[in-house]
Amino acid sequence: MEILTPAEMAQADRNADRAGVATWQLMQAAGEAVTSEALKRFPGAARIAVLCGPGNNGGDGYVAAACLLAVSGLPVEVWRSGEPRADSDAAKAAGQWVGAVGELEEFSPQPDMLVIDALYGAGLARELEGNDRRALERVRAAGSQVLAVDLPSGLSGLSGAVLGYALQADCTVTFFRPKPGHLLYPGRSLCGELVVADIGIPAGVLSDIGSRLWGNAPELWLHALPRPSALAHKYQRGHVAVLSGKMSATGAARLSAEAAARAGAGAVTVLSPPDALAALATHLTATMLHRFDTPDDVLTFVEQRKVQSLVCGPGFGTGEKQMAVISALLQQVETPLVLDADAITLLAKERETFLKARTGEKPTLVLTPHEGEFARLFPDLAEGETLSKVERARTAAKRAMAVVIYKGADTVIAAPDGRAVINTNGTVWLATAGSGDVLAGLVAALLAQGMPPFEAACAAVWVHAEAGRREGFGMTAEDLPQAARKVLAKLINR
Ligand SMILES: NC(=O)C1=CN([C@@H]2O[C@H](COP(=O)(O)OP(=O)(O)OC[C@H]3O[C@@H](n4cnc5c(N)ncnc54)[C@H](O)[C@@H]3O)[C@@H](O)[C@H]2O)[C@@H](O)CC1
Ligand SMILES: [K+]
Repeated sequence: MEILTPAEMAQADRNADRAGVATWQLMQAAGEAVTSEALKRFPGAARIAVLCGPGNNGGDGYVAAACLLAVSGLPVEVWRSGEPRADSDAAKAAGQWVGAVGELEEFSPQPDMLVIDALYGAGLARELEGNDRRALERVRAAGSQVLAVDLPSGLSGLSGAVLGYALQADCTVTFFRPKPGHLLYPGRSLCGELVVADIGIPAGVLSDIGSRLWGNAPELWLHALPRPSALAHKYQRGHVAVLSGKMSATGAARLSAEAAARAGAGAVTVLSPPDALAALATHLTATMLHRFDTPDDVLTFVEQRKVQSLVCGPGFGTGEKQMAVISALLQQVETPLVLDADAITLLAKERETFLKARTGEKPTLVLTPHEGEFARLFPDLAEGETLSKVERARTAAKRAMAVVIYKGADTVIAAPDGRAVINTNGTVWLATAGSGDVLAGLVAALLAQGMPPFEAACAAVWVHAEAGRREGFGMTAEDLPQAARKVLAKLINR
């Protein structure tokens, strides 16, 4: 599903108006959607308080208050912060509320109350403070249940950051399409359960908005998922090479290799420095093993053995020898490359040179940084508090001419052409040692089988998360490749 920034949502609103769906009509539908979710989700509420701001978010609140009074049979109170602008839709909605309107500073929330937070939504323009903030703090202290209209007030719809203060909502009802702030942390957790209500905006309004952001789902990349032909031999099904680090750190490369094999690569080779050969040989069965001493050995192997993708970084090491290998790969190899972990740390040491070289058409590169690695490679982007995670990932992707998988509980995948995806099926069980190594292997397997890099990255992240969900409590990274295989098998048979 498309994700719209607040500015794009405003455009959708204007387009709907042009298509004959008036904003007043949308406000009615929004208020009704809030009403029906309130009734459905909070049957135990003894009374309802609606907090209305001065803009259209408040307008939705006035409409909901009127509907709830008509149908809930419960006492409904309205408390306002500021008066709607004369002649606005919000003023019209306020005019239709027949009950009393209290000033927000006098509002006294109760534990048995459902509070409908309609202070600010997409129009939040500055930090929430003063009476607004104090009222919300009282709600939190009272322990009332909270339904947020569009967004918990104070939450940035663009970035998911809190401007000043925001309540933890039990449920958030937004309209038409989700916004980045609903899916990026901390916004994602503050929204509680997210409901995306259809308020009658026709999907056709999206055509000239050109949103380039989506929630990750198989519909985006299923068509590109590799399905091997019956006649393919193992090398046609993709040969993945994974570079191992020294003897004491071979586990990471093995996890990547195992994941690549389970994700359908026809052949997988671990390239090993001399001292790690023995350790690897005792552990590998179906995976092949090949020794390398110098960067040239790696280049020769890639060329002669028709390697179709490479993983470098997991457990690789961050010394000069390793730097020489990465430089050779970036400068002399056309094969799609997945750089993770130590490889990203190495790139960061030479970030100026690396980024300078990454201009124009370049061979496929996928970078998989977590928060710390991202900050090392793109320190200026990581510091910018005004940029959302999506904007940071997009800028990084453009600068590095790479698909960037910016990992975290809200992983964002971005391509140099501006396409971006927020992943939403992550699970806490994925936060385990070696999980990232598996992800790198999954990406490499899909690349080796010819899947385009952005789609491969999105698919790998989704499959990885789904595998983590499947395994759940007590899962280790060793369980992930097998679980990923099952997830992929199901997708391929769809
Ligand atoms: N775009 C659409 O298609 C629809 C929008 N609707 C509603 O309209 C909302 C957006 O309405 P608006 O653009 O009027 O914006 P809001 O109602 O979110 O807020 C705008 C008003 O709040 C003031 N304000 C902003 N931040 C403040 C702060 N921190 N402290 C004090 N005052 C602050 C502004 O000066 C302005 O008066 C959405 O969130 C949604 O609830 C719905 O009516 C349905 C359709
Ligand atoms: K709100």
